[in-house]
Amino acid sequence: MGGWTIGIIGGSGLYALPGLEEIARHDVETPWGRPSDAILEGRIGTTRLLFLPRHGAGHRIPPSEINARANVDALKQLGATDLLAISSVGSLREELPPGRFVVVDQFIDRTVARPASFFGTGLVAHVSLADPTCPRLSASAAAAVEAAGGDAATGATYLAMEGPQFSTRAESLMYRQWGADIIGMTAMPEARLAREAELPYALVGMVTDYDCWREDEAGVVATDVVAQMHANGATARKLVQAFAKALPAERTPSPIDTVLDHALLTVPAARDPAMEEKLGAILRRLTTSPAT
Ligand SMILES: CSC[C@H]1O[C@H](OP(=O)(O)O)[C@H](O)[C@@H]1O
Ligand SMILES: Nc1ncnc2[nH]cnc12
Repeated sequence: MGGWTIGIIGGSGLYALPGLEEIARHDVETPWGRPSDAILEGRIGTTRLLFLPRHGAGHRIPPSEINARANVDALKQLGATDLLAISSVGSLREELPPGRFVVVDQFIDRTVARPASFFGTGLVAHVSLADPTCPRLSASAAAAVEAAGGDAATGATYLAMEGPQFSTRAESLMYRQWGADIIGMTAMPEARLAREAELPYALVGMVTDYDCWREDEAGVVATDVVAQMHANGATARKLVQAFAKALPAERTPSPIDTVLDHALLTVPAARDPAMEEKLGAILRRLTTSPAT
């Protein structure tokens, strides 16, 4: 058993973590390219944190161009044990008004233009995504929202859309019929890649708007979303503090830590060495013999 290193992936409105006692700033190169920004390493209590704003400082990178493989790989390289992602989301439910915090447990993925796996020809893997988020981390995240003075809904389904335009009314109504509760543009393929990287993943959505399914209401206006984002931001920063402080000093293993044990299909003799090298950080647990 060791300690926790929590990778915090900050979304729209969360580009820095004031209050984080900064230890280092890492400019990481990965075989998939560069992550969205430098990763800040800090500590809250006994918890080591790695903070990465997924749109880059100043919100430079649109959803479809976020290099999620580089982001997850870089956090893995720096020793992340778990990922807590934070996102601004639209609401598809009357009972989830702007200002509400929502802990996600399922996804419907409608993204179409993003590399969604670390694996490929030369090394094939199929991980389970039946339960794409980590229950332990999600429960801690919900408790942290409450500790930060927010109101957390749990068990939500997040519809990931390609964007960058917001949905049409017909799409928004259809997503409601599908059972989605909130909508955003960034959690996929991030959550898929976290699972492939054996990183337990939790996502807290901060509701900024009602999308466009309500009759007699105007569509989503990005600048209105930004105003609500700022209103949510203070609670988001407090929730990160509360989350980190509440973790026990020791991290007991999660079943997600070892999902690749049952997922790699390509037999060792048929593996492409170049692919194995590219997957260095992702496969490190399997290729490093335990210390004697
Ligand atoms: C500013 S509204 C649209 C933008 O906000 C969300 O991003 P994130 O999940 O990183 O907070 C949404 O997915 C869009 O990218
Ligand atoms: N209505 C919406 N649709 C997609 N992404 C969002 N992010 C915040 N609000 C959103």
